[in-house]
Amino acid sequence: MNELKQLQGGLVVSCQPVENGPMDRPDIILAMAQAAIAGGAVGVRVEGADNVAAVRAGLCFPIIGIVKRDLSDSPVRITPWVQDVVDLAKAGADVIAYDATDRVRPISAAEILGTILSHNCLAMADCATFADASAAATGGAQILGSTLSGYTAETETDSRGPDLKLVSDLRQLNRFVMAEGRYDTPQMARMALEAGADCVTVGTVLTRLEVNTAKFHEALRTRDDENGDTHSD
Ligand SMILES: CC(=O)N[C@H](C=O)[C@@H](O)[C@H](O)[C@H](O)COP(=O)(O)O
Repeated sequence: MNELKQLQGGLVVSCQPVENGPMDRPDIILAMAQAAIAGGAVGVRVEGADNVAAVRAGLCFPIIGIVKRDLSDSPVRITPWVQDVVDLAKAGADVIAYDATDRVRPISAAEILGTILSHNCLAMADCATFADASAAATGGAQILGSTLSGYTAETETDSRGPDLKLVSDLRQLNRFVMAEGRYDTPQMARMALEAGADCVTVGTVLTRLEVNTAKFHEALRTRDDENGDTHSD
């Protein structure tokens, strides 16, 4: 597929600002996506059909679309409904990513995957484990991502480091491998390619200003605490 060729060996920037924050607007997300491409990214990951439509209107690079929902009866957040797939396809996503974990969910992963493929989009399985990826590959997913490693009960971790082991394991499945999740430095992104990834997706460290600012703020504040400074004025 042409999009896979475009993504090969490159960087995807996940343009998901902090939800309901000041940057969570379609025009700003388009600007983020354009800035990412200007910096050398080969594609973007975008949440929400309206945001995908806004980015599609201004960008001719591959878009990986998702919808995130907080469901009351399932931990699955990424593209849980068939209608989400339909909306993302209509909005112009080239690739649709979905939660491919084996957890309680309203619609089976197989049905979501089948709907993506029937809309002529590429399917990206957001996986937590090798078993998730193996099932997705059997079902026809073209892209296997390590996205959810560290975010399920089975794989929960305190480490902020990425799961390079899963990336190298995914190679065995002979599909396009997307390293995603906690690639916070250029060196780590490079290590993902060396571990066998075809492409790397980076989000928070590039597009969540509040999260990164808070880290600087915290470092300065704790220094004040260590020195006993109060700054009360
Ligand atoms: C677990 C989950 O819901 N991940 C989401 C998937 O779309 C995003 O919140 C992440 O930002 C994205 O995967 C990129 O990862 P990082 O922000 O670590 O570079």
